[in-house]
Amino acid sequence: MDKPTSGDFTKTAGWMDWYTGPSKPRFQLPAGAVDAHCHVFGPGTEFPYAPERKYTPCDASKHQLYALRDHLGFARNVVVQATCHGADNRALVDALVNSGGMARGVATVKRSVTDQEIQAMHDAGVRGVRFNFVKRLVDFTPKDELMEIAGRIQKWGWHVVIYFEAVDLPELWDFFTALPTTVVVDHMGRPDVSLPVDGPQFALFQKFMREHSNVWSKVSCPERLSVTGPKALSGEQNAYQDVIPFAQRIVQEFPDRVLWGTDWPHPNLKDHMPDDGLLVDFIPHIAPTAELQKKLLVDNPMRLYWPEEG
Ligand SMILES: O=C(O)c1cc(C(=O)O)oc(=O)c1
Repeated sequence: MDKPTSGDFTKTAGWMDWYTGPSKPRFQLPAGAVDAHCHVFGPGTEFPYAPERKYTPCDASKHQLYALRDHLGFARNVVVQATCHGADNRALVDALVNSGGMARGVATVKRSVTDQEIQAMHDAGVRGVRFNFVKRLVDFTPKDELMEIAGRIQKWGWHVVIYFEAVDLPELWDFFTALPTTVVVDHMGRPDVSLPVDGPQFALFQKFMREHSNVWSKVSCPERLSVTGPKALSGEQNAYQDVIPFAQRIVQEFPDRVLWGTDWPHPNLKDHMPDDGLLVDFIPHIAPTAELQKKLLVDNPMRLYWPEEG
């Protein structure tokens, strides 16, 4: 693969670039597998980063994303608007319309978005909006504004993707459970995996999914959640052991409402940048049977993002 660039922008101090030369996964993905959480960054010279961004990344173009898709053995992508692009969805839309129909997307919009703009994004392949509650990534948006957006996008059959920290779930509960659409949680709601999997924090997340059949979860980002590793580097086939019980629990209890994605190009990692091939090798640890793997990687993302093919 190419090397990451950064154009005219200066990357945030300590920024970790995505991993070049990922290994070929040993785990053979099922035919038609979808990488249901990944991003494009810029390139900044073509699609400038948003003035209100909280970080400046290296570039990560659609060409580089689709090269990774082919290398790892995925068939399709769901590209999620990254916060460094704010509510300017041009880089996302450009990636979608240049995917030959093999990518769909999740946008970020403001209350001022028009129906025509929503329709144009829909035509490009957008199927959801992302609401972000992680304080280091975004400024606060009032909940009534988000609820209004959720109400409007229903007309297009879109869903809402939510990103939050586990400690904030109690405070966000009433808002999340009032959302009228399918709701997809990014990265399992970021559990603290140093706490017991049977403890109150993760129990609340399971209750959230159990009591609300419209709630789905991405069982992604072990590299972000892991405290003790080992890291997905240097051929490690047993990476992120501490995350496995959490992700496996969700896959087993809610096999029809889970998604998986690489999270490439892995914004804001501080410790190490994983080898994406080894991240794919993590999947059978959390979805141990062929049946669970097919639901996680093919059936569920296809039902949510390409329902017309079902
Ligand atoms: O934890 C993060 O830093 C992070 C950031 C973003 C984004 O900036 O959009 O997306 C993610 O999925 C994860």
